Amino acid sequence: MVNYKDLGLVNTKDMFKRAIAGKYAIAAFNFNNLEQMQAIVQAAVETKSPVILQVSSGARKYANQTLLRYLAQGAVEYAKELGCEKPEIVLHLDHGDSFELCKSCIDMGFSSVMIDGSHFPYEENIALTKKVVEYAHQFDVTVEGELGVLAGVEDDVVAEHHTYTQPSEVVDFVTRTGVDSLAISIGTSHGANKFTPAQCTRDENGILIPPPLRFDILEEIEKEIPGFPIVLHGSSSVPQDLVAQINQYGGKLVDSIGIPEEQLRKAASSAVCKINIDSDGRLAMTAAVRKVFAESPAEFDPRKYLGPARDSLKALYKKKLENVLGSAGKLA
Ligand SMILES: O=C(CO)COP(=O)(O)O
Ligand SMILES: O=C[C@H](O)COP(=O)(O)O
Ligand SMILES: [Zn+2]
Ligand SMILES: [Zn+2]
Repeated sequence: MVNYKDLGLVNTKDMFKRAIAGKYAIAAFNFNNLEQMQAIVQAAVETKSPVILQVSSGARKYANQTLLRYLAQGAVEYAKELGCEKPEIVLHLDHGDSFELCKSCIDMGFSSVMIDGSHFPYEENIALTKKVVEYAHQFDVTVEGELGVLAGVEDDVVAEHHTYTQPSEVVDFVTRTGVDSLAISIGTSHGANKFTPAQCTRDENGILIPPPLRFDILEEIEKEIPGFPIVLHGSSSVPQDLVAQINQYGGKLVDSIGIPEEQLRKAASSAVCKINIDSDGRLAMTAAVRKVFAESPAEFDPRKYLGPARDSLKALYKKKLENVLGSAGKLA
C-alpha cells in the first residue's frame, strides 16, 4: 500500500474549490509515456499551473499502471528540479470501469479516480460509485463520477448519440454517492471527429462551425448543485493547423472537428473546473513526428523525433493553460 501523500501528489479537492471561485479550470492531460509526462510538467511549471496527470485504460495497457505511477511520482521531483517549489500534481485514473481497478490505483498511490458508471442503469451507477467513494475517502482520494453518456467510442462502448445529463438527477446522484466531482454530457465527445460536417454550419470563409455545447443544461445543473465541481470530458479543440500539418506530411485525417476554444473558455468560467484533453496532444505529437520524418528521412534516432514532438506538445499545453483554461499563475 502506497499513499499518494507520501509521493508528493495532491488530490483535487482544494484546486477545484479555488478553480470554481476563481472562474478557471484545471487541465487533465492524458499521458502514456515519458515525453508526454515531461511536456505536461514543463508546461505546468512554466505557467505556474496546478495540473492533473490522467491515466486511461489504453495507457494502462500500453505502458503499465505501475510504471505510470512511478512516472507521476517522478513528475513531482521533476517539477521541483525545474524550479517549482510546491507543485500541485494530481495522478488521476481516467474512466475507471470497476471497483477493483479503482481500488488497485488507490492502493498504489493514485490521488484521484474516476468511476465511470454512466453506461449502467442509474441505480447500478449509484451503487458502484458509492462503493468506490467509500473506499477512496478512507485515504483522502477524490472521486469523479459521471451522469449522462458522451456520443462516440468510450472504452469499447459505442454510443451513437449523446445522452445529455438530466439536471433532475444530479442532486440525488451526488448526495447518495458522495462523489467529489461530476462529469456531465452536454455535447462534447472523445476523439478528433466530434461532429460531422453535416452537423456544422460554415462562416463567411467556409470554416466549419460546430453546434454549440448545451450551456442551458450546464446552467440547470449548476442551479441544482451550486458550486459543485463539474468535469468536461472530450474537450479537445482539434486545432486545424495541426490537422493541416499532419495531412501535409502524408497523414489522412478527414473531417476532424473539435470544440471551439471560445466555448471552453466559457465553460471554464462556470462550475466546470476540470477539462479533459487527450486528442489535441496526440495531434501535436503526430504533426511534429511526421514533419521530421518527411524533412529528414535519414534520421533514425528516436530522440530526434520524440524531442520535437515533446516540444510541440509543451507549446500546445502552455497555450491551453494560459489562454483557454486560465489556470496559469494559480498555484496555491
Ligand atoms: O475526455 C478525454 C479523456 O477522458 C479526452 O477527450 P478528447 O478526446 O477530446 O481529448
Ligand atoms: O477517454 C479516453 C482517452 O482519450 C484515452 O483513450 P485511450 O484509452 O485510447 O488511451
Ligand atoms: Zn463515460
Ligand atoms: Zn473521457
